[in-house]
Amino acid sequence: MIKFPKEFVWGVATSSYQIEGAVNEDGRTPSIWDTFSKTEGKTYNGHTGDVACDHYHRYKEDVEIMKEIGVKAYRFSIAWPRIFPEEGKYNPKGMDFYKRLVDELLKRDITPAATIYHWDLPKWAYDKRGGWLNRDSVKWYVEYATKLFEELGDAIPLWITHNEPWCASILSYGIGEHAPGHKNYREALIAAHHILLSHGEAVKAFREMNIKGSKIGITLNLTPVYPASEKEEDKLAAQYADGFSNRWFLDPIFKGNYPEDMMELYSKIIGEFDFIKEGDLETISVPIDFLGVNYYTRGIVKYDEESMLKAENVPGPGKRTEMGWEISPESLYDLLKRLDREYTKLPMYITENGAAFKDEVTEDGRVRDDERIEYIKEHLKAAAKFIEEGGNLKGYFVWSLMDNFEWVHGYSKRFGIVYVDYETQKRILKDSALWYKEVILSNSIEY
Ligand SMILES: CO[C@H](O)c1c[n+]2c([nH]1)[C@H](O)[C@@H](O)[C@H](O)[C@H]2CO
Repeated sequence: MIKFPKEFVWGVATSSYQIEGAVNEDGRTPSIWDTFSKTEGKTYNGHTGDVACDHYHRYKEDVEIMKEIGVKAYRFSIAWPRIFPEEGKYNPKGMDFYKRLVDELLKRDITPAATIYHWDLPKWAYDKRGGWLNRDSVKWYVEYATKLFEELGDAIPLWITHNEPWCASILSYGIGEHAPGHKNYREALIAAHHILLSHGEAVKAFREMNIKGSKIGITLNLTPVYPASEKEEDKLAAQYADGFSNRWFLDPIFKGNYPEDMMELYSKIIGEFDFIKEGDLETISVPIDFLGVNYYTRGIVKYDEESMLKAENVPGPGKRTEMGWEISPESLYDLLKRLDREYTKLPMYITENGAAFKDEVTEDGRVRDDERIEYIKEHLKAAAKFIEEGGNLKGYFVWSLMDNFEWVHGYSKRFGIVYVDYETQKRILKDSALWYKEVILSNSIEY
């Protein structure tokens, strides 16, 4: 049995576009994901977040479910297009939804953890010269974040400026898999820079407002990368893949500079870094209160002369989830140790960890998701080992509370510990929810 620290935060996580639905309600206007998901061929079977889990209307039921499971904290995201449906036009009705949600959480002693941006950029922002490509996006974002701090500030103890800047920039403007679906690496780095800059400016605004009892941080998706062999060229491939996935975001935030090796590599591809202005890195690296870590899997690479990063993925030997991601709990331990050693002694939260498996409701109405229980248990063991060695890990949020819109995969991939029947919107606690309830109650895991 492994006991967790007394105040360890047991949470669950979701995001606005993935669960809320009600995309035209109370003044909300389209986000880039509304338009992207409605674009032919972009999502599985043309799935969209139009209805999703209908959480906008069912939030009381969903908070009740969280109470039943016993979660101590709930990480959700706020939909920017509900708060500012048009540039400069605040929509109190949109804010009221989040006030109602936070009230329900606080009534049940569930700590709200709010992500300010989880990819649903308002379409009006994108229509103004490409959203995050426009340096004005920093100003638009700070106006949005400041209004949230004014209206919800001290009711939310944990504020997360951004969810996964890597996905919101590289995956979205460079690789093209996510909205807005651009495939231009220079654009990806410009978007990444403006997202990081908006993070720093929002932290500065948060500090000036002196919001009692609340903390602010950022959530990064981090993927430990291992060389396929001890060959020097494979180690170089791993260095570049690590820079691509991790250091390009960790270094500016915690070291106040972009990594030299990646600047050199990228300069051959994108030319001048003329979008980086005097003082930007000082802003990006303003001190934060915690780091959110989203961990799912690791990468293994071998040298590939032809590829931009000189790296080619090599499949790992471990079992895989429905997403095809190798299950590697020990890599979570390696990641946390590295962050502690090379980047920060600040409190960390695992703000997302979870897995998609083939879930089905059996005759008796149960969902026997033993693989998900195993996945979460093994990653909690890795987390516990880090804590035992003095690691400053303060909490763990399962991705996800409930099955939801899994971006390009639509509703075909289920990550929830609560099953959602999308025909009826019925929620069913999977065995993993019942197991997680026991973990929280005992503040420990049996193995
Ligand atoms: C490599 O996985 C990424 O870090 C990642 C995985 N996930 C995420 N980021 C996003 O934050 C969530 O919105 C996804 O639903 C979730 C599951 O795919």
